[in-house]
Amino acid sequence: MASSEEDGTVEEKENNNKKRTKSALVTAWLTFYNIAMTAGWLVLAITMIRFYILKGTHKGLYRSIARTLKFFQTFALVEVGHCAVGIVRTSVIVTGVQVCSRIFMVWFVTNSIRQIQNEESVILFLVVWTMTELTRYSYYTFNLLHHLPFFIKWARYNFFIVLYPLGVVGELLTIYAALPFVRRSGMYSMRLPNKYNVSFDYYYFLIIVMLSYIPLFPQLYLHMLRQRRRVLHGEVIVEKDD
Ligand SMILES: CCCCCCCCCCCCC[C@@H](O)CC(=O)SCCNC(=O)CCNC(=O)[C@H](O)C(C)(C)COP(=O)(O)OP(=O)(O)OC[C@H]1O[C@@H](n2cnc3c(N)ncnc32)[C@H](O)[C@@H]1OP(=O)(O)O
Repeated sequence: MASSEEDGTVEEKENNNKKRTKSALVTAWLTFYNIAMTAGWLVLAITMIRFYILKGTHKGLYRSIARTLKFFQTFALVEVGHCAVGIVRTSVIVTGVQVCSRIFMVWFVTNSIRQIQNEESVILFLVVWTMTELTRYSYYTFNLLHHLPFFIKWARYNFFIVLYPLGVVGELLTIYAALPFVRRSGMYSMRLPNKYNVSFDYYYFLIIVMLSYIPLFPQLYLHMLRQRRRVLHGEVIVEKDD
């Protein structure tokens, strides 16, 4: 009896040690990830400001940041993994839609269609994304380090009220500006007849993407409003599982 109790205690201690090591590793990884992402978006912010001060125009700005933007925005896919393995308390679906729509905007719209890269709408969503991500990643970092300045917490859960709709306007206007070029060039499209017997029209696909903002964006926005009430006003929110 005594030996089985002892065994239980040893097992419990081992389990607790494993949990502590795992949680220390997770915290270390998340801290590293969030610092790296804050640094990345800070580099983007500084490059954009420098470009504008030196050139006095937004023309060519996208080209000057394209590589860094593609790298850091694509790297954000890791966040979907964080949710999937359960190391952050966030919905895989909400994060997946948010990250994938951004990656789509970067790679399959802005980067693929040179003619739209100097549109004002591109600058609009770039500035909005940068402000959002600087706030968001510094919030996570300071939170993990248990030294969260109130201003950062306030900014994380208030800026989005204005920035989210502005970002959506920038993205939608950019896709809209892309439509004539996509139609003329027939890019990413497959017309029949072809050896796969499949037809795909990227022009109509982009229109469907634009329309999909109507049901999806309100859900993301409402999610953030709920997070705001939970964090800033201490409300207990019961969210449905994925
Ligand atoms: C293939 C074709 C695709 C076509 C798709 C068409 C889509 C159409 C609709 C899409 C519209 C998107 C438009 C968008 O791109 C525009 C913009 O982004 S504009 C800029 C403004 N944007 C924002 O403000 C974004 C706000 N949204 C979000 O932040 C998110 O929805 C999300 C990134 C998912 C974060 O939400 P989350 O639920 O995670 O909220 P919290 O930040 O409160 O976090 C909850 C808890 O998890 C902890 N956490 C999360 N991540 C981390 C991390 N990296 N490190 C450490 N901890 C983390 C966080 O601390 C919270 O913990 P706790 O509950 O303990 O406080």
